[in-house]
Amino acid sequence: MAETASWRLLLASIRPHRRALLTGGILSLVGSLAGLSMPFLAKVVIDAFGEQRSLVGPVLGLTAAVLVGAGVGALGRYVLERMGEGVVFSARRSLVDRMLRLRVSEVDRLKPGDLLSRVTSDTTLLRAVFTDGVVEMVSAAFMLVGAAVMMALMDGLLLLITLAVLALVGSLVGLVMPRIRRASTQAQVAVGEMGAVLDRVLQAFRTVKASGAEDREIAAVAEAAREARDRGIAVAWWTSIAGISAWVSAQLAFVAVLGVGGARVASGALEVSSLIAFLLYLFYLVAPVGQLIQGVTQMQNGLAAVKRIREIEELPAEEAEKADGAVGAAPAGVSFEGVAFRYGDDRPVVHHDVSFTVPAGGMTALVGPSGAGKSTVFALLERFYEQQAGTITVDGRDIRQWPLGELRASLGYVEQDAPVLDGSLRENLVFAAPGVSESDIGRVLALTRLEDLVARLPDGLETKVGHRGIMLSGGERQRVAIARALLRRPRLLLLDEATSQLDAVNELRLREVIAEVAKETTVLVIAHRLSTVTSADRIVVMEAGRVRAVGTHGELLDDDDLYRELAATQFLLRT
Ligand SMILES: Nc1ncnc2c1ncn2[C@@H]1O[C@H](COP(=O)(O)OP(=O)(O)OP(=O)(O)O)[C@@H](O)[C@H]1O
Repeated sequence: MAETASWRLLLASIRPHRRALLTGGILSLVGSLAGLSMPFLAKVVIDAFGEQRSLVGPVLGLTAAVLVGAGVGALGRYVLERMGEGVVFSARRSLVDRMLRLRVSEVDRLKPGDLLSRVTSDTTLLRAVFTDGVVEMVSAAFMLVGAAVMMALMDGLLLLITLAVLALVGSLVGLVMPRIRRASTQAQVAVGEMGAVLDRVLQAFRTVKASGAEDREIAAVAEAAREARDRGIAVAWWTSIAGISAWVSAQLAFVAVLGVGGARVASGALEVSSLIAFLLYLFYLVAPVGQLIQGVTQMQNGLAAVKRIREIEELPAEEAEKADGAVGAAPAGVSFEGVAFRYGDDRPVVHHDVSFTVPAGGMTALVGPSGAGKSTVFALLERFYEQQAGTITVDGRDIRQWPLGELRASLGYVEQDAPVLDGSLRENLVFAAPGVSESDIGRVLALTRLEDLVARLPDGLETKVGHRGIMLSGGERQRVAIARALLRRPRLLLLDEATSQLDAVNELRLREVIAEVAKETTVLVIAHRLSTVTSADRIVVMEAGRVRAVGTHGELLDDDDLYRELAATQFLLRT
């Protein structure tokens, strides 16, 4: 069943290239046909020699067959290789397209390094399916049939002997192929695993070094590499078994044909030139049989790759609903009404019953102990996950009724670790809104107090910030992330404050930034700082997946025990 689906996918990927496949296939066939005529032309040369006729015509014919065969064959090969590149290109594009549209909940379960290897390495195997696979197999099969017809014309009995030997090779190869496919899949899985371990190391390079874990991580990568090697060796082993059995069979057939054919020549039933031509055809068969085996092996590799590509293509993706431009600009309010949520059926409940309302405009702080479910509120608002019960509205409208693109365009989202992407500062700023004007950038830079930074950087906005913004400080990264979100002109800014303490200057700047942004739009901030909670218009206190209290800093200090405790410890209350 799964195999049929893999085949279907494989065939679907050639459909757009069928003309190239046909052209390349026909050229290759013509090339093979020219090759096929050679033993026959050799026979004509020998006969002409024996009958002392002029050799010019037959030799010219033979030369022409060699040249045409080589030229047309090479052209066919080029057309097919080109097509193979085209297949790999489309597979990569569609895989990347699918990957970026996958639901967050699906990507949570995958390893980035493994995903990477599916795009880069598995797709490469598809090329060989068409160049060394399908076409070689078709042309080899054609040559086999052609050679068999020519042999039948020479001598039926000898052909029967040859066919019996070929049937033997066929069944041996049939036994070996599933093993090749299995080993090939395992080799690709191991390469994926290698990518996953490497990715883990590179994501936490400093921690790996600081933990003195280099040797263990090297061993883990080496283990996956060893697995890939072992599986690769298994593929090579089974391929050579198939190859050697073809070769031995050809020798057996040769001996048998020579013996029987010799006797038939002696008895006068067969001409010597026919026996020579027959033997040439027999040797001629070795190449297509080898090609056939090579082709079937490549198909096995390709099917294994298609299976891994299909695993990604079958994962649920988000509906591709783009914002249609008219997103609106007015600050939007938010409400949670009896929301219940867990990250997976086998996961503990994160939100038991979350209800709160945030009016449009101003700043609302979400506070609560670690693990209370605050960041999950943001993830649900962005529709990275879907709640199991209850209703969430933005601007009075159920978020499930919003086109996804429009919803996300209305929200500005700043993650806790404020990722800054590799590239220039400008690229980072305009990431969410590529078309913004210079004056908008200038305004947001002033608002987020980033003008000093830009003035200090050697190339200003064009300065490269390095992988994950390594050239910037934690506070700068966070303000860059806020600026990026603001340039999208969100109707609601979701800001997950960094838990690590910023220095006094950065903290002051952040407070000023939030206060100014809150004048323009609604700000919902997960607060870890006293300065943030005291300046909030209202505070929602969460505990263990429920909203426990709502009020201002003063009210909550008076009325809520947990808040008082949080204020005294988490916010480092200095009173
Ligand atoms: N992607 C995820 N998959 C599975 N479980 C998750 C995921 N993200 C969070 N959780 C779990 O959900 C619970 C709530 O997490 P959440 O991040 O919402 O808490 P929080 O209140 O924001 O905590 P903190 O202040 O420490 O960031 C935690 O127990 C966490 O382990």
